[in-house]
Amino acid sequence: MEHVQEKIVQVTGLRKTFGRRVVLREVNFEFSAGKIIGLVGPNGAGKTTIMKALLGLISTDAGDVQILGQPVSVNTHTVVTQEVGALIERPAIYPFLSGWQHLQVMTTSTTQMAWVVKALQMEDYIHYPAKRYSLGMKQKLGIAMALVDHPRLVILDEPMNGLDPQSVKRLRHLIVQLAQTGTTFLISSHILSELAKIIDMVILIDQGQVLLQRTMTQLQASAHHSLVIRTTENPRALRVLLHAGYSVTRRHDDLIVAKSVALTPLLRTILGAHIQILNMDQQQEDLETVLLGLLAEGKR
Ligand SMILES: Nc1ncnc2c1ncn2[C@@H]1O[C@H](COP(=O)(O)OP(=O)(O)OP(=O)(O)O)[C@@H](O)[C@H]1O
Repeated sequence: MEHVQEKIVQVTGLRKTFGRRVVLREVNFEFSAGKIIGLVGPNGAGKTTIMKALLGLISTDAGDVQILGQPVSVNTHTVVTQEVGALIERPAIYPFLSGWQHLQVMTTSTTQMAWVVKALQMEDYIHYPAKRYSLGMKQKLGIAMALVDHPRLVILDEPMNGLDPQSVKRLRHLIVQLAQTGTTFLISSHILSELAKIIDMVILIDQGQVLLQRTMTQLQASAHHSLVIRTTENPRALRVLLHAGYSVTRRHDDLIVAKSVALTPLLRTILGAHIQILNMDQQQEDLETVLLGLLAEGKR
């Protein structure tokens, strides 16, 4: 029997205006279960608004949201309460309740609570009243509330906000681990280097529209390669290469030659000027560079 991948999220023709301001134009995307999806785009692109619409937290002007084949709107969110965990913007935290009591609102399972507290390393303060929590501790509690009870879909808006590097690393591992056991994640983040380490797919939003939806494999295939060259005389090598028509920049002790160029003439140019090459390497554009390039292309 053919294995059909279950659509976990399906968004069709989503439109949202605030007064006369069009915030979502015609948003369409869908993805299947067990993946980590990055929702990225410039400030004000509409990412948070999309996440709120997915959760039935805001009314929309047109379009349709389905999670696991069930409709979601401000009036219909059974599937959200049963299958989705989320942290949007800042976590809603009651100062006089402890972290543990916040988790008790989300689940009746102490096993689940203990699991998430351990997974996010919150043991030391989980029984303190939340008013004593730092920004990062509150953020972790918000994430814990989204993850407890293992929902099938987890929506996280800027989850790395306020977390120390160790916590970021721990959260990254946890997300990957949970995704391997079938949890689907939709994560927005401006820290593209962090996101790139875990996501399977990118949905790029710009001005209330989906500019593109690509798998990381597709993005990597379209990434440009550059050559990183170190010579005994970088300033002169730079001049020689620029003069020969190459597109070169300097970065620290390296010269970066953009895109793929034929090696032999390049080497001949450098060696012909009696400059020695100390090191040479191929480098692939990172996610940030690729996405910024695509955004600029989209604007044209
Ligand atoms: N309640 C509201 N009333 C009016 N405008 C709003 C409201 N909520 C959001 N907007 C506007 O909608 C646009 C999209 O906002 P949204 O928060 O979805 O963007 P974002 O992509 O999440 O941005 P960021 O990366 O800065 O978090 C922004 O221009 C914002 O000013």
